[in-house]
Amino acid sequence: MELDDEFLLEVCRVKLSGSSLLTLCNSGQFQALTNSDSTRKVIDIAAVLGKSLGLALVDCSASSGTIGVLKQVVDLGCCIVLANKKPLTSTMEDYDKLVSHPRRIRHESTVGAGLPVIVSINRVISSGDAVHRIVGSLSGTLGYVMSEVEDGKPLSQVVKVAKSLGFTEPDPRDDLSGMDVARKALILARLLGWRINLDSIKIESLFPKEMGANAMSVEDFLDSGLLLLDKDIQERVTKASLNGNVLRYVCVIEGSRCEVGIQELPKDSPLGRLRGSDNVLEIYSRCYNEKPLVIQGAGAGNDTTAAGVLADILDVLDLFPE
Ligand SMILES: NC(=O)C1=CN([C@@H]2O[C@H](COP(=O)(O)OP(=O)(O)OC[C@H]3O[C@@H](n4cnc5c(N)ncnc54)[C@H](OP(=O)(O)O)[C@@H]3O)[C@@H](O)[C@H]2O)C=CC1
Ligand SMILES: N[C@@H](CC=O)C(=O)O
Repeated sequence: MELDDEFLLEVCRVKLSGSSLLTLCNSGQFQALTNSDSTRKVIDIAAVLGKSLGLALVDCSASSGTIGVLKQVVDLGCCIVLANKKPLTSTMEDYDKLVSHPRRIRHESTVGAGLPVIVSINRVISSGDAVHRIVGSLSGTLGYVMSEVEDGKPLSQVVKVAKSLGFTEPDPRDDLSGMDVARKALILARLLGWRINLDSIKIESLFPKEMGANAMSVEDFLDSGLLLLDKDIQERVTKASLNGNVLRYVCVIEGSRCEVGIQELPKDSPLGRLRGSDNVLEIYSRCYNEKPLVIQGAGAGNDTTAAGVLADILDVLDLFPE
């Protein structure tokens, strides 16, 4: 099917209403394929057009279920563009396969949404300048949540707003558990050549296991679970503020240390000054030592993420003759 303006507007309308894209099938114009049918069709098309036309498979889901098809199309010579972090944070074996043709994969939106994080680190590394430390605030959701809670708003309220603004993962617990930031940390660490998995990362969660996905639905978590967290986080914010500090959810990659969690930081530090869904990333290398390379800006949201994905698609198109 051709992605004409009318179809794209319909997609936007469905997404804005918060409905599933599957509702497009109700009109009879569109068809939902089962996983195995859609995989077969994608593979068939990739086998015919992959190498010759520069087919790019774009994964904007939040699913691990796409890893198999992504690996197969890579073998068929296709390009892949990912906003989805899960394929790159699976096993080392999956990762090695997906990045086996570095010029044919782009995943700028997996870290910092539309910010030029991956491309900048790749440029530094490919010039022979080894990166030895990365520190940053890499979650639009947690950045927004921390600065709103600092302003006195309850966590239970601001998480819902973050979801409505398109900052959170489909299940906001992926953000609040620190898992989404850990995935970004893993993507960056692997980019630096670290051969580690998610379980090597120290992760601080903002909620207990009893509120996890196995224990309650997203709706119950948003409606009742979150209310139980309001007091604790407000107390931590107040305690930090008495020391002239603020709380930020920070990612540190350095030496053999890769960890993500809440830190109490001076209000006027680069991370302390962050507001809303902005991300900031400090990259330290031989050339950027005393003064790190700093990347800062909107780190979540539909527009900036979509812009990052579009720029990636246009970038891989350059590999193929017009
Ligand atoms: N939002 C943001 O700011 C950012 C998001 N990302 C990443 O982008 C991805 C999407 O996030 P976001 O757009 O916010 O989430 P959404 O839930 O809004 O979108 C995900 C879409 O993927 C569809 N989908 C899920 N599984 C499949 C599948 N197997 N085949 C086809 N479609 C599928 C869903 O369909 P349905 O409508 O039926 O549920 C849904 O429309 C995530 O991986 C996220 O981490 C990255 C950077 C920033
Ligand atoms: N849920 C993520 C979206 C981008 O990856 C975030 O809040 O940063």
